[in-house]
Amino acid sequence: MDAEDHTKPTLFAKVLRGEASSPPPIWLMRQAGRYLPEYRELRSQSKGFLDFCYSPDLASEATLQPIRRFGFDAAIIFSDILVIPDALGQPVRFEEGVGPRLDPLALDALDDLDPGRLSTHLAPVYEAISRTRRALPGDTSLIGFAGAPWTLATYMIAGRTTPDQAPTRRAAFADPDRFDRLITLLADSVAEHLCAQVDAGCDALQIFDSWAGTLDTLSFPRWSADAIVRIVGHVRGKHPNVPIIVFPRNAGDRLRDFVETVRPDAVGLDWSVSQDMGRAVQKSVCVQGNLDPMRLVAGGEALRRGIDAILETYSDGPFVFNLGHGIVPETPIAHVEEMVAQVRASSR
Ligand SMILES: Cc1c2[nH]c(c1CCC(=O)O)Cc1[nH]c(c(CCC(=O)O)c1C)Cc1[nH]c(c(CCC(=O)O)c1C)Cc1[nH]c(c(C)c1CCC(=O)O)C2
Repeated sequence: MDAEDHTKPTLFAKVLRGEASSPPPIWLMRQAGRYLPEYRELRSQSKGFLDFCYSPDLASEATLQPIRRFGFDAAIIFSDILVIPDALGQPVRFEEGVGPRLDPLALDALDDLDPGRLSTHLAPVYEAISRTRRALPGDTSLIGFAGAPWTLATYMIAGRTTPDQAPTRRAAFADPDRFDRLITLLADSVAEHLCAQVDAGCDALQIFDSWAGTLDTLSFPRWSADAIVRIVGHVRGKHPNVPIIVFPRNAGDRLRDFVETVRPDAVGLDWSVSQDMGRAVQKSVCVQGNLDPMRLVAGGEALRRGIDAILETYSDGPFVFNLGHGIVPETPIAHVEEMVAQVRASSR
């Protein structure tokens, strides 16, 4: 791929700023990953998953693989949200077939975390970004990302993925002052990491609050929305023109207030978001996503109908085609090709 002009806004950037486009731009959460044979081959060259993320050559190549295959409108840098705890001094391991493992953090050990290590520890991620930017076509955006403070805290406190984040909810309610300190430390670390990704060459950012839906009504504004407000404020202070997408998964009927409070450029819709809610938030921000990743696994009529319904609902306004959560490893590549063709053939 030849490097081209990176100065004109891409279709993706224009839509994130509020333009409608039909067909809409398309990319997929977790678009680099195990459903691609070329990813599995590349991944077998490194010892562990985080080593892979910290190898600029491998991370850059993994980022480019889905772009070559499908010509998506945006690439997302190959990395992980858990590089933040790893960089703060809480080491992260990925066990094959098990997922991430950390030694659980106690709230009275917050002083062990060291934000001073971020920029050195994460330098390979920034190097991967500059290499990728040089190799990408000029009309393809490069998305930088990070986990939201609440979602990062769930992994740091439980030390693993849990279904409902009970350990972290319990710890937060038991010691809200210390938990606030953790959230603030994470918000500032995430803001620093996002700004560094823009400095290295990213032209859009996404914040994943994958576990936002586990917070109750009282704690959702404080530990999801307000923490993200702090990040968005810092990032916009330094990079006012870089669009920010926020994905508060399973926020449910709190999505409207979330968007009012956070004022991102775009909001990610999980697959449970209703048409009424999605269209209501689309009046003030660009929306992205909503397709159930299992429709993409199933293919056929289930996929075609799911795509049509979403295009029908959102194509009149600013909309980015995407899934309602990450693509799963068992997804057939032929279904991704069919989806891209159907989306690109659509018009209002
Ligand atoms: C919660 C979360 C994580 N990581 C991420 C989230 C937020 C999005 C979401 O809710 O899914 C985000 C993420 N993880 C990865 C990316 C890379 C870029 C891309 O989207 O293509 C991104 C954006 C690579 C990855 N991150 C991981 C893989 C698979 C590991 C491998 O290849 O060995 C990839 C490609 C591992 C990972 N990383 C994480 C878990 C829980 C796991 C294990 C579960 C799994 O295997 O899917 C933490």
